[in-house]
Amino acid sequence: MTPPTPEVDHSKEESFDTMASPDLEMNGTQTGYLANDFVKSFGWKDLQVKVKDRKTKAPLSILSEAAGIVEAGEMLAIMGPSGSGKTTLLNALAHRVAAAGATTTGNILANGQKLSLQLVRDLSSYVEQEDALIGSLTVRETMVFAARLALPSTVTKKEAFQRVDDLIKSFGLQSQSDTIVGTPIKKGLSGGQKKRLGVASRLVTNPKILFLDEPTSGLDSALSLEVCSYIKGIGRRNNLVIVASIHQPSSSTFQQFDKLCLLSQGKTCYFGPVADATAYFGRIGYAIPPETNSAEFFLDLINTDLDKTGEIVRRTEHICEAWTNSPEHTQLEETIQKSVQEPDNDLAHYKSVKPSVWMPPAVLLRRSFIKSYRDIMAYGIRIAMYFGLAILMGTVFLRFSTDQKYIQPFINAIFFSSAFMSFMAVAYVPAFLEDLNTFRQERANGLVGPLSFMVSNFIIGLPFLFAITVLFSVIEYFMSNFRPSGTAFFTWVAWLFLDLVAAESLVVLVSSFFNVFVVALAITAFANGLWMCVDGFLVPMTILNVFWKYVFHYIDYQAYVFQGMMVNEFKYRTYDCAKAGSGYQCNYPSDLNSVGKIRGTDVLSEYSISTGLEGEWFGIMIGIIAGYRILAYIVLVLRK
Ligand SMILES: Nc1ncnc2c1ncn2[C@@H]1O[C@H](COP(=O)(O)OP(=O)(O)OP(=O)(O)O)[C@@H](O)[C@H]1O
Repeated sequence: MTPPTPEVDHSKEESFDTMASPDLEMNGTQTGYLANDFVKSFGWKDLQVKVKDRKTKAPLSILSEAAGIVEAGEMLAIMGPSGSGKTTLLNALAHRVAAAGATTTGNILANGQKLSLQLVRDLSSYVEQEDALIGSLTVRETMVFAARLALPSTVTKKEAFQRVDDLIKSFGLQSQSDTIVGTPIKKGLSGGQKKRLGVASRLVTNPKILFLDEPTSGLDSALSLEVCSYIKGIGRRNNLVIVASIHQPSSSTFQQFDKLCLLSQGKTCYFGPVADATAYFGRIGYAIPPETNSAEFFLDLINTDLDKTGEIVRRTEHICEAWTNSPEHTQLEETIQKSVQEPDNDLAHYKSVKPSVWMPPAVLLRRSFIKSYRDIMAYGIRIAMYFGLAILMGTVFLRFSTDQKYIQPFINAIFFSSAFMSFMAVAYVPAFLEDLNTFRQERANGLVGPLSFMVSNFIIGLPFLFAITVLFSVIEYFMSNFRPSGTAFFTWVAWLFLDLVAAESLVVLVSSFFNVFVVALAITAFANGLWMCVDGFLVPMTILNVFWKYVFHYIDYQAYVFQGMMVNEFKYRTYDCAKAGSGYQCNYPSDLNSVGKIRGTDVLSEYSISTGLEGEWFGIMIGIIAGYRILAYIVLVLRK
């Protein structure tokens, strides 16, 4: 048995100056603070993942009796044909949901001791296949934000910046330090550089164990090799445990790995050193022909998707059985057992220091702010669109007067301003989904919670929505000659601002629920179409079908904006009837008809719009906005 380990406070290890040592250099860069001296081994045994079969609904094992061990400083490749269970195993090891609706059983061990979910989060980082980088941030900003999100306040700003710069250098990104990651409109990093940045940004949190889901996906063989060798270099030098799933690596990429876990249909075909795999397969009757890529050879042996005659299925069964009965398997089990019987550093002694609770919302706010002014997809396109719309409307609804023939066009302009402005909020869907993806991954790594995300998203949107409102109103309001008064103008601005905030909150709610771009877009557009139909303009409230009236009209934010703007325009104004001989021809009945006038309030009566309720409507709008945001928050809380 190893002697009991003295209590280690890892918060103290954070000091860059004390940990840096020349033998931990890479590219002339010191990464000593990354050094892992706590996790000696990471293992698992009897790991099983079961799901309810999609078709038959019967229990189905998609990973069975998996066992393995990776020592500190080693890099493991989980390899297998498509659908063999690589992601399932990786997720199970990282204590994530292994597959939708799956139940995971078995033991996951660090230093021979069972790992809790919290400890896995504290000790590891997970780099997903799809990167969660924010396109409009530079490499350095991405790293700085990752550091600020994760590092405790015991790490000074200077130390955090030092770490960031060292990691940028270690991953060969120093000449791209001020380059943006890249947006659909503006090109930034290459695929390989993005992958390296994704890994570097997860390493800033000092993980002892690093999980990577297909780090080479989408890269050609040269870039795959480059990415893997960077990861391997940093893992070796810092004694990290690295577990990566990998799909069809080239020969040279495959050789970067120390160990191989070969899976087929959720069963283990081999687990052990990459260097021993060729000899092992030769011994069980599958000798590799000379000059063959061994990874490709192993995959072809067990790729049951290619089976036409049943031969590959039989061969795979034989390979799995041979593995279960092999001395290598027995030895693996003994090694795992030994780690359990002779545990290293006691996990109970690991103390992680968290950043303050204010840090995540502050970081998200700052990050979203940069994104919102730099990424034209977020607000730039919408600003341009609303500007164009204001010019369009101002010139179509041009220089109206108080002549009665302009009453209906005034009403149309009010409806169109509120309804169309809300409708165009769908342009926010892609930017929000990008943020949501980043949030999902940061949350899974234990960095950000739904409240921080929701609050920062809400706050950051307000100044931009206000700017859009003012820009639109300054052009449209005065070109169309709405009621000429300062109070009337600012009341109009207030209604339109609330309208845009509500429309954006609807986008946030729908996209949080349906986070697939086309679906979120379609549902938001549908919902806004529905609100448009029942807001009281297309069909006056007196004749609107009771179902639509009582189920939807009263929760329709556009209805309150329409009514508010109508009251703002018509409450204090009178309009002129047309002259007809010696009398007048008036389109709206009013007590002023005899003097050739129409009271604006009589126009409101035609639409069953009351005056004096503006304060109430204002309150309801705030309630609807709060409702959308709270529901979106609940959706995120429930959707772990
Ligand atoms: N509910 C289910 N019913 C039936 N099969 C399921 C269910 N859930 C998952 N599976 C299967 O489990 C297998 C493991 O999936 P996993 O994503 O882990 O494979 P993978 O090796 O990572 O694949 P890829 O390389 O294509 O990403 C797949 O074949 C998948 O179809």
